[in-house]
Amino acid sequence: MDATTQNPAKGMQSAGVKYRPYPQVNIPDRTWPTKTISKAPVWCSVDLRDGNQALVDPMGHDRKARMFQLLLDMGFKEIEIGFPSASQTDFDFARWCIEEGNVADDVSLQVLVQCRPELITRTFEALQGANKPIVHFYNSTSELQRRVVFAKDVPGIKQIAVDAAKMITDMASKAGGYRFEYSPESFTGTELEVALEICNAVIDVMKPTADNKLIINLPSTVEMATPNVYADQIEWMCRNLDNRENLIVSLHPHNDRGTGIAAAELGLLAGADRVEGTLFGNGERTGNVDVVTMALNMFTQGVDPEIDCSHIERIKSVFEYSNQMKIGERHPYVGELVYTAFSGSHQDAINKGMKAIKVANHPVWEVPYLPIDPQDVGRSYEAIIRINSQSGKGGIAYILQQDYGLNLPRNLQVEFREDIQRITDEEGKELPSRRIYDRFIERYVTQPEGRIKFVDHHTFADPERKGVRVVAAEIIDNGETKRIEGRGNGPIDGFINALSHYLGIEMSVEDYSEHSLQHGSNAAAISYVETAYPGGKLFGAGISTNIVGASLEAIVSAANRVLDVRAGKN
Ligand SMILES: CC(=O)SCCNC(=O)CCNC(=O)[C@H](O)C(C)(C)COP(=O)(O)OP(=O)(O)OC[C@H]1O[C@@H](n2cnc3c(N)ncnc32)[C@H](O)[C@@H]1OP(=O)(O)O
Ligand SMILES: CC(C)C(=O)C(=O)O
Repeated sequence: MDATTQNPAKGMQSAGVKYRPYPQVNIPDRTWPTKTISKAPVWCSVDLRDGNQALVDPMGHDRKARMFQLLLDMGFKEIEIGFPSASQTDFDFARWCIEEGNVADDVSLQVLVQCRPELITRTFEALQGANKPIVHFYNSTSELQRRVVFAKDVPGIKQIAVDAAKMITDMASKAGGYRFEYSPESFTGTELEVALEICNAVIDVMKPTADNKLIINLPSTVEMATPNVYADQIEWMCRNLDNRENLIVSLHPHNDRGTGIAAAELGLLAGADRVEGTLFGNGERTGNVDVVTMALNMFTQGVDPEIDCSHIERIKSVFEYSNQMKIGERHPYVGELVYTAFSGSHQDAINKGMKAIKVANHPVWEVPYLPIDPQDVGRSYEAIIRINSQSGKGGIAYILQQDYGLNLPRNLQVEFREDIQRITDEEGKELPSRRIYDRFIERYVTQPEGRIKFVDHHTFADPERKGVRVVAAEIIDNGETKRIEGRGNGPIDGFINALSHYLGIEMSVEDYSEHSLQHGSNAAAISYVETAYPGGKLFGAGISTNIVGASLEAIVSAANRVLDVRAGKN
C-alpha cells in the first residue's frame, strides 16, 4: 500500500496524516530577532552552477560567458562557475575563465564537487593556475538521505566528508593558494547535532586559520520551515561550531515555501557572513535565494549592498538570454509592472509625493507606494502611472503633466476623469497615455464637431464708458462668419458677454488659469476656463501663441460644450 491508499482522509484533510510539522529549535535566548542588517554579506553567485543545473537546456559556452561577464561587472567577488567534474562543458568553461576570463585578483572562482575521489582529482585538474579558487565539496547529511539514498549511519556519512576533506587538503597543499568550502547538503533535513558533528569533523581536518578561513555553507537545500526556524538553526550553529573565528558561515537558501529571501535575511541577523544565491532567484524547483532582491532590500534600508544593481534592465536581459527564462511582471524591483500604479488613490498619492520631493529638493526618497526610486535601478518614471478603469483624476493629471506638460486645474481633472472613466469602463482595458492626451485635445481644444470656431478679435476703449473695453470678435458659426461685440473690464469679460448675447445663453467665467507649453520666443500657452451657465459649469481650453487668444479659444470651447449639453449630447 502506498501513502495515498493508507490514508482514508481526502484532499486537504489528509494534511495531518500525510505531513509532519517541522520541529522547533530549542534556543530560548536567541539574539537575532533584535538585530538589523547593517552591512553587506560576502556574496557568492551560484548562477553558473546551481542556476544552470536547474535549466531545461543548460548553458553552453556563450550563455555562460555572457552571464560570467555580467557577474564580474556587478562586482561579485566569489562566483561558482560550475561543476567541472560533471561535464566537459563545465570543465572547459573553468579552463576558459582561468585562461581567458580576465578575472581580477580580488575575485575567487569557485567550483562544486561531490566527496568522491575521482571527481575531486578531476576538479583539481580543472583549477590549475587559478588565483585563490574555492573548492566547494559537499555530501548530503539529512536523516532521510542517510536512510534512503546512502544507506549509511551518521559515522558513515561523516566518514565520506572527512575522507574528502583529507584528500582535498592533501592535493591543495601540493599546489598551494586554494580556499575551501564544505556544505552538509540537505542541512535543513539534518538534526542540528549531526550537522554540527560532521562540520566540526571537517574543520578538524582542514584546520582553518585567520589567513585561510574555511567556508561552512549551511544550505536550506529544501526549504522546510518558516524563516525564523532557519535563523534559529544558523544562530545555534554559529554558537557551537569549533574555531568559529576562522570560519565564514555561509547561507544557501532555496525557496520551496516562497520565503527564501526572508530566510536569508534572518540568517544574516543570526550571524552568517556570506550568502550564496542567484540573480532573480533562478535555481532548483522554486529557485535559489534572489540576490538582486536581497541587495536592493538592503539598499532601500540605507545599506550599500556592494553589488551593483543600478542597471537592472541589463541584468534582466542577460538573465533572460543566458537562462532562456522570462522574468514575471510582478518580480520585485525588476518586473515590468512593479513601478506602476493603476488604482486611483495610489496614483493620487504618488503624484503628490513626487511633487513634494521636487518642491522640497529633499535628498531622502519618500514617495507613497514606491519603496525605491525607479531611477536608482535605471528605470524611468514613465511607467509609474498607467490608466485603466481603476484609475482616478490624480493619475490622469499626472500622465498629462508628465508626458505632455499640461497642468489641469483641479475641477477640470474631476470633469475629465468622468469622460476617461466612461471610456475605460466601456473598453475594459488600459488607456495609453497618447489616447488620453488625444481625447483631451479633441474634447477641450480642437473640437472637430464644435459649432463655433474662434477666428480673431480686437479690443478698444469704450468711448462712452470710462474703464470699459469693447471686444469685437470674428467667429464662425456652423460654417458662417459672424462678427460679435461685447463690453467688459477686459477682453475675457467682454468676449464672454458678446458670446452670451449672441447665443442667448447667460455665461460667466468661474475659474481661469493658464501656463506656457514650451520654452522659447514662439512659446504656445494653454488656457483653461471654467464657464458657468444656467444648469452647471463646464471647462474649455485653448492653445495659442497669444495668451489672450488662448483664453478666448477656451471660452469658445466651453460654449460649444454648453451647446452640446443643451442639445442632449454627452
Ligand atoms: C543540492 C545540490 O544542488 S547538489 C549538486 C547537484 N548537482 C549535480 O548533481 C549536477 C552534476 N552532477 C552530475 O552530473 C552527476 O551526478 C555526476 C557526474 C556528478 C555523477 O554522476 P554519476 O556517478 O553517473 O551518477 P549519480 O549522480 O547518479 O551518482 C550517484 C552516486 O553518487 C553518490 N553521491 C551523491 N552525492 C554524493 C556526495 N556528495 N558525496 C559522495 N557520494 C555522493 C550517491 O550515493 C550515488 O552512489 P551509488 O552509485 O553508490 O548509489
Ligand atoms: C551543494 C549545495 C550547497 C546545494 O546546492 C544545496 O544544498 O542546495
